[in-house]
Amino acid sequence: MAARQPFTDTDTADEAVRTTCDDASTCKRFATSKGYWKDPYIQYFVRSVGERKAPEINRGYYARVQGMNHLLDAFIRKAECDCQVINLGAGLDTTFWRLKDQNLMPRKFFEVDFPTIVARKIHNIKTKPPLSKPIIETHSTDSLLLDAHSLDSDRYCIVGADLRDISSLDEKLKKFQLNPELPTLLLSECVLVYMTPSQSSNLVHWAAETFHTAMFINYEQKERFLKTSWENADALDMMTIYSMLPQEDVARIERLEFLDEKELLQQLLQHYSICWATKDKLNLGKTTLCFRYT
Ligand SMILES: C[S@@+](CC[C@H](N)C(=O)[O-])C[C@H]1O[C@@H](n2cnc3c(N)ncnc32)[C@H](O)[C@@H]1O
Repeated sequence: MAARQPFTDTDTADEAVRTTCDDASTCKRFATSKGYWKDPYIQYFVRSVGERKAPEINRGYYARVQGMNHLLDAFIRKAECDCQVINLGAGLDTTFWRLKDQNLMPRKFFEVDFPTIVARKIHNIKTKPPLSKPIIETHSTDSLLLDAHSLDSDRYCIVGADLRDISSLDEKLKKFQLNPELPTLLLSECVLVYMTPSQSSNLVHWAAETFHTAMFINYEQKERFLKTSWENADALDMMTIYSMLPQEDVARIERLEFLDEKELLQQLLQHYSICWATKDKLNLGKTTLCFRYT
C-alpha cells in the first residue's frame, strides 16, 4: 500500500521500482486467500500466500481493486466491448482473465511493464495452462507471437517497455495493432508515483494526444494526477470510495477480520485516491464515465 518516493534514473532505483510489483501481488494474493475478493488466477503468479498482512492493508487493497474494477467495467460496458484497454505498469495483474470469465473482453487488452517483469509474467503464462488456455481460446490463428519480452495474440498483448520512453512505448504499442481510433481505457494502478512529475506528465499527455475518446484511471496519492490535455478530470479519496462500494459486500469483508483501530484504516484510505480523466469525442456519455453504483 505504501507509496515510495520517485527514484532517480539509475539501474538500482529501477530494480527497486520493479520489486514493488511483488509487493502489490503478494498483498493481493494474501487478501484473496482471506476471501476479500475472488481471484482464481493470482495463485499462478504468486504461489505462496505469504506472511500475514494487517487487516487495514487488506481492506485498503479491497477498496483499491473494487474501485478500479468498477470504473474499468463501466467503461467496457458503455463501449459494448468495442474498445481497447492499456494497463500501464501492469505487473502481474490478472484482469485479462477476469474479463474473459465475465464475458467482458475488450477488443484488445494491452499491458506494459519493464521487460524483466514481462519476461516473468510470460514465463508463468507459458508454463501454466489455466493462464495460457484463455489466450489460445481467444486467438484465431495457429501462430501466436511469444518471445521473452512480448506476447501478442488477437485479444491480449504484453509489451516490455519503459513508460518513461514515450516514443519507444508508442512505437511498440502500434507495432502490436494499438488502434488510436478505438475508445481506449488507460489504467495505472500505483505506477505514476514511481516517476518524476515531468515523466508522468509526459505519459498522461501522450495518452491525451493519442486517443480522441478515452479515459485514464489512476490509483495513488491525490495530488499527483495531472489534467494535461484532458477534457475532464475527477478524483475521489479511497475513504469516500470505500463508503460508496456496495455496503453488503463491505459488511461481508469487515466480518472477515477484526479491526481494532478504525481510525487507522480511515487515515490510510484518505492518503490515496482514484482519479480519472476523460475525453469523449464519440459521446460514450460522461454520466457513466464516473464513479457511481446504480
Ligand atoms: C506497485 S506495482 C503495481 C503493479 C500493478 N499495477 C498492481 O497494482 O498490481 C508498480 C508497477 O509499475 C511498474 N513500473 C514502474 N515504473 C515503470 C516504468 N518506468 N516502465 C515500466 N513499468 C514501470 C513496475 O515494474 C511495477 O510492476
